[in-house]
Amino acid sequence: MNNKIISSRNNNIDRHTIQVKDALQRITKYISPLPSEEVVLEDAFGRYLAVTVSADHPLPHFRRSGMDGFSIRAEDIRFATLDNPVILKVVDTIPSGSLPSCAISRGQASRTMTGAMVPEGANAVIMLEMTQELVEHGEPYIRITKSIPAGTNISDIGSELREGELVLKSGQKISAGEIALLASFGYDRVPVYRRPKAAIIATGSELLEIAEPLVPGKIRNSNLSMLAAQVKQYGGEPIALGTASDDIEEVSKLIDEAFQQADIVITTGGVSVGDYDIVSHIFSEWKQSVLFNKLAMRPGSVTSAALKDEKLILGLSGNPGACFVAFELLVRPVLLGMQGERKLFLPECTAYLANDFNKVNAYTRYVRGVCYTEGGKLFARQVGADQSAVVTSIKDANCLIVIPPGGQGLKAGEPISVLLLGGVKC
Ligand SMILES: Nc1nc2c(c(=O)[nH]1)N[C@H]1C(S)=C(S)[C@@H](COP(=O)(O)OP(=O)(O)OC[C@H]3O[C@@H](n4cnc5c(N)ncnc54)[C@H](O)[C@@H]3O)O[C@H]1N2
Ligand code: MOO
Ligand SMILES: [Mg+2]
Repeated sequence: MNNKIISSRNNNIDRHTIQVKDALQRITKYISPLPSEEVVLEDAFGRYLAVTVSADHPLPHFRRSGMDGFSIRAEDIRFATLDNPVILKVVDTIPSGSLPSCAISRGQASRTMTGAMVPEGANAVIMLEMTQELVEHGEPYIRITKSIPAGTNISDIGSELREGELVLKSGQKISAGEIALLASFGYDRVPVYRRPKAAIIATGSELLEIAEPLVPGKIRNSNLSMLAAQVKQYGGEPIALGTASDDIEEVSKLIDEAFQQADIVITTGGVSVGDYDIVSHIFSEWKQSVLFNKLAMRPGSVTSAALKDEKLILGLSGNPGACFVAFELLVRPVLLGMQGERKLFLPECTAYLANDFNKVNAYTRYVRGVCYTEGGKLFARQVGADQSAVVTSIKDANCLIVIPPGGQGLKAGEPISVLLLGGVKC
């Protein structure tokens, strides 16, 4: 291993601090959806639709009964009461999936099952339970003692969607509801955006492989697997290129390999000012293509980004907390944008602080927190220790509490902005 001391060069690197929103603006300029591919409907779950779907037929496409009952003409039973029952002749039975064999006319009813086509002439379906069945001279009749308005229990043609109406927009994430619509409109195969391939490189001479026994001074590489999980969570395909020691040549070679295989490259570690923080050094060599190398945020202030061969590379901190947070804020939007998603940023809402924040910072803090409801209000409290190096609190966080810079700190009960993690919605 060749750990050259590069401190003088690293300390000389010109770092210009920018705000997170500016960093996002710089990054998002370079995000565009990847080409699409076709998958079978079952595999479309969690993917992003690559076409806009319009209704090529009305939904429903025939007048459907919403109940097991009798198709009738509402005007025939308009004056039906207990004292003045109306008798209708049953002229047909219509199971769902079958067609009515005749229209109905005045004084007639057709036995119609849920989902079956309502015959011509009928304008309402009265539930079985609201009728009494009779047989007179071998012929079936029903007795009705209550009126129902026209339209009752009938789903009209196009009542959900008219022909030509928008069903789903391109870029829509496909969940159960979208699957149901795609199936309804005959999509057994679905065009979806290709999953972004994200190469991940962990740097650090102190890193052990997960299966290796602990030795003094070394730690297991947890960021590589954590980042791979985050990539998967947002629809990407992780390519874990492994662990490199703090060696410029070794890491540069891995980065080149990463660009050949992936749509985006993520590194972790070595982006600060330390003697062996060689990723900062590698970024500094790229000069113009560097989008930023310092952010006004904690954790993750050292996060860097560059554009190489029209692909983005993000250099995340080695500290697990900082690495996790910077991914959620800066890498997640890239992965989503590459899949055609329009809402790139973490959903934001307002919650009441559940604990004081006395530690004021010059940078915006993104504190790992838990959002919960109590008495119909949304609260957010810090989870565990929030330092960049802390790994244990990541698993408990379902939000990032945004603490603005400066001021006198914040008191419990104050409204505060929170960014929701892991698909939490409010
Ligand atoms: N003099 C200064 N020192 C530091 C500054 C600073 O501004 N001036 N910034 C601090 C901040 S803030 C952060 S964050 C870290 C960033 O460090 P690096 O991105 O250079 O990361 P490393 O030095 O490689 O590692 C930091 C820390 O994280 C552990 N680590 C690294 N990789 C992994 C991994 N794959 N899995 C688990 N843990 C990992 C590593 O052992 C270190 O403990 O710099 C501060 N220093
Ligand atoms: O830059 Mo560090 O990530 O604030 O802790
Ligand atoms: Mg370092």
